[in-house]
Amino acid sequence: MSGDTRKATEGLSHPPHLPHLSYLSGFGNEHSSEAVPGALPEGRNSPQRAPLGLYAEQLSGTAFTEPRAHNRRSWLYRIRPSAAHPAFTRVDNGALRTAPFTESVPDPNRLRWNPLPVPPAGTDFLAGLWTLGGNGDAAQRTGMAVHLYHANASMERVFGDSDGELLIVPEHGGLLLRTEFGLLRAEPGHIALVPRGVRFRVELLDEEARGYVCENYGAPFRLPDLGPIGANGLANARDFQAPVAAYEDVEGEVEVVNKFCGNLWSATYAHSPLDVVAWHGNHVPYVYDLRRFNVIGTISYDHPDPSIFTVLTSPSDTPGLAGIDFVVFAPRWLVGEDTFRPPYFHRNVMSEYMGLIEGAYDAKAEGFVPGGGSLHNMMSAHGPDRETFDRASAAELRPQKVDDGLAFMFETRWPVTLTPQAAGAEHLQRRYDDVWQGLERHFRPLR
Ligand SMILES: O=C(O)Cc1cc(O)ccc1O
Ligand SMILES: [Fe+2]
Repeated sequence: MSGDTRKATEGLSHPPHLPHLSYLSGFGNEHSSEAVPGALPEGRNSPQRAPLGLYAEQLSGTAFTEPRAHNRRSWLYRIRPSAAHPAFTRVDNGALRTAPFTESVPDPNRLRWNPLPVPPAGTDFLAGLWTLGGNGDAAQRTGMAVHLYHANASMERVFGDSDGELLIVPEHGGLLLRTEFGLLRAEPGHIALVPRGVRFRVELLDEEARGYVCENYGAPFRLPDLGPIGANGLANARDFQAPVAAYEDVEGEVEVVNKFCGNLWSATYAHSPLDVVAWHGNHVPYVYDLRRFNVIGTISYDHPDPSIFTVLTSPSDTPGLAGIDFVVFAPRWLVGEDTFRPPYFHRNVMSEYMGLIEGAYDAKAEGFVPGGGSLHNMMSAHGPDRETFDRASAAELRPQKVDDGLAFMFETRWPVTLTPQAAGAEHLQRRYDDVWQGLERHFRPLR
């Protein structure tokens, strides 16, 4: 970027001198924010002349006609309209891949990976994205991709994903997201969501950053219904934080990269596209601290299904059947009586990709490590490893706090097909099946 002519608007100084960021609280709200008083028009979205000489522009995340309860759009008041840009040309996709995933055969085996290898110096968040696999078809707006990232440089360029929204799950190193809507900070243990089409730049708050990304081609993530749980609980709406407006007034070359139907396209703008001075709407980026999750579980017996841990869900066209559920295994008490307390043995029609943000996971004694991940595809048999089974079957069932880890799951209705780079990865664990070896027969028929 040539010359730093950024305005000293809120929160724009560079890390590590990051000031406290202000946020707007709530999920799916009609938020509004202006970095300069008077920048938001009153009483209409598109006045003949928008205030302060700004351009008015609508960003639609759902079809104009979707039901009001699910409709997502925002109005942006910006220095230049997004339309003022030169042609995009194809650039290298790096290790980023997109559905449909057809290059390898869907694999029914239980699979587990160690963390990604260290990337070369100068790898930014976008270059650091490495696709594990996914399902559906980005151009059909169904399905998802699982990516991991490992970056060691802040982005200079700006990125926007036309193919879907990005649910970012940092595992190591904090991120500062400079978005069209303002600034968001996401540390390990937080999630950040960038809606489809929203431009942003990721800056590193630490030397390196590592984590996971669920790219959701389908319906935007929303909070799950609570049914008999009642009006509160799980992820509470007020804990989701959207940015306040903050803009860059940058004249000079800025590279903007767009992911469109699986390919990266680049254009050199003559200004920063993060030039939104004010906005209102509900198609907005946000962060959420997973430790705020209100964990609900059994206070009698049996291990409840992990749907009780759903943070966000992307519904499919069949009621109750999610395209993707994002599930978190947050610190909680286990008090179930006469209960095998860790996750049970199971085979699931849904496919489960799991990652670990910190510590350990209660179904696996070892081998499932922070930054690594596991895939248990549709109907593949899995559950506690032998060590966990033996321990939990013999444990004295006193109340026990599980607070030594933070794991999550992207659970999807369609099998996950791997990219060749994931299927053949050096960091794929070759002997994962062994964790279920030695589960002895204990059957003793009564005679
Ligand atoms: O396989 C896993 O570890 C995820 C999981 C957790 C749980 O508590 C119950 C079912 C399930 O698939
Ligand atoms: Fe499972």
